[in-house]
Amino acid sequence: MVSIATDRLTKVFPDGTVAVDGVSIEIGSGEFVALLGPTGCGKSTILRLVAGLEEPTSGRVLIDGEPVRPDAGWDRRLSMVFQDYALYPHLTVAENIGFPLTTGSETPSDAARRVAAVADQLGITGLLRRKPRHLSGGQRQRVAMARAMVGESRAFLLDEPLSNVDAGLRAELRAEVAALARRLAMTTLYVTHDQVEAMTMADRVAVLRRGVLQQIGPPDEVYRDPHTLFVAAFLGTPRANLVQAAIFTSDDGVLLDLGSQLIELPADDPRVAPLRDRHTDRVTLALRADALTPAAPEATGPVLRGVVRLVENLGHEALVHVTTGTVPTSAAQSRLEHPATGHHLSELLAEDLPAGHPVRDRLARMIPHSRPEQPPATARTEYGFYPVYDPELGDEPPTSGELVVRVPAGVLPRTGEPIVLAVDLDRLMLFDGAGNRIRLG
Ligand SMILES: Nc1ncnc2c1ncn2[C@@H]1O[C@H](COP(=O)(O)OP(=O)(O)OP(=O)(O)O)[C@@H](O)[C@H]1O
Repeated sequence: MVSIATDRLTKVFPDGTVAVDGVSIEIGSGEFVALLGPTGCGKSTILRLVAGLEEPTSGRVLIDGEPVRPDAGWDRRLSMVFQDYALYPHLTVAENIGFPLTTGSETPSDAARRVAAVADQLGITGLLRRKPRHLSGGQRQRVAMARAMVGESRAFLLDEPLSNVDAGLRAELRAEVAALARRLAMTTLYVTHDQVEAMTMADRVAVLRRGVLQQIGPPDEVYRDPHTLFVAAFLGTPRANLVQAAIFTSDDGVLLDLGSQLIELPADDPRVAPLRDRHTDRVTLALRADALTPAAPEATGPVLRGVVRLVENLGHEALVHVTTGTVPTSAAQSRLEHPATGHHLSELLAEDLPAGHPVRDRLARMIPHSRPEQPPATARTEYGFYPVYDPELGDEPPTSGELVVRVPAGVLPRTGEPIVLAVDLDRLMLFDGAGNRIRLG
C-alpha cells in the first residue's frame, strides 16, 4: 500500500470559487482518513485532486513521497468509489467487477478467478450474473467496492459511498467497509458529511470548512479537544451549547459573565492564568450536553440556574432543555463572517471603513466579540463589570438562552421546574473572536 499526502493543495475554479485552500494532509500507508465537513467545504474536490480528476491550482499531491504529475491520473492506481456507484447498467455484476482488469495483462481465466475471489470476500457470489438494476442499494455498494478492490489498486478513494443506502443498512455497511479496508490494509481516503461515519470508521478525521483544514486527529481527540469553535460546534450530537460570555479578571480570580449568570474560577484555579490578560474580552463558551449535570439546589461550586422548558425522553437518557438567561450564539454568528470572503466582518471593517463611519459602528455593534471600543464604564451589570449585553445600546438583559443537558434515564426533571446545573470545568471550552480555542491551563 501507499502513503498519500497533499502539500498546500489549493483549487480555485475558473469562476473564482476557492474550493480547497492550502490543505496539507498526510495519510500513512494502510491508514483510514475521513474528510469531514458540511456541504461545499471542498471534500470531494480534494478527493478528485488526489485521484487526478482535477488539476490543482497550486500545491501538490504526493504518493509514497513522490510528487505526482497533474495529468497522471491513470498512473496512480487509486480506486475511486462514488456515491452513485457508477456501475455500468448493461454489464452483469461479474463484468462490472472485472472491468478494471480488461485493460490489464491478466488472462480471462485469471481475471475470472480474481473476480470470484473478490466477490466471495464481499459475500456477493450469488449476484454475479445479475444486472445492476436488479440489485438493492447495499448490493450495488458492495459491487462498487468489489470493483475498486479487484485491480492492483494501491488505495481507496471513497466519496460518500454510503449516502444512497437506507439508515439501517448504512450502519451495517459502515462496519463492513471499515473492516474491509483494515483487512486489506488499504490506504483509504473517505469523504463524508456524516460525523457518525467519520467517527466510527476512520483512524483519523480531517475536519474541513470552506476549503480550509480545521483540524486532523483521531476521532476521540478531535471531539474532546477541538482547536476551533467550528470543530466544537460541528462534532457531537446534540450539538455543543454555545453561549456568549465576557471575561472579568480580578485578584479573586476570573468571572465568566454569561449575561445574567456567572461562572467563577477562583484565583488558585489553574485555568485562571491564561485568562489574566483577557479582561473584558468577549468570548464564546462551549459546553457539551454532558458537561452539565443536574445538582441539588444548595450545590456549591460552579453552577448555572434555570427553568426546564422541555424534556425529550429518549428512553435510555433524556435531553433536557433549560432556559438559563444566557446569550446563545453559533459558530457562524459568533464570527459574523462575510459570506463571500469567509473573513471576519471586523477584519473587513478594519480595512475598509474609517473609524466613526456610521455603518462601521452599526456593524461593529452586531459583532459580539470585537466591538472596536470597550463598552463605556457605565455599561455595567449588577456584578460590576462589562456585560455581554450592553444597556448603553438599549440591550435588555437576556432572559431566554437555552442550554441542552444530557440526563440519564431515571427520575427526570419536569417541565416548568427550576433546575440547578453543575458545570464540569474540565469540559468548559472557550473560543476567541476568531473562533480559536483559548487553552485553559
Ligand atoms: N467545477 C466546479 N466549478 C466551480 N465550482 C465548483 C466546481 N466543483 C465544485 N465547486 C465548488 O467548490 C466548492 C467545494 O465543492 P465540493 O464538491 O468539493 O464540496 P463537498 O464538501 O464535497 O460538498 P458535498 O458534500 O456537497 O459534495 C463548492 O462551493 C462547490 O460549489
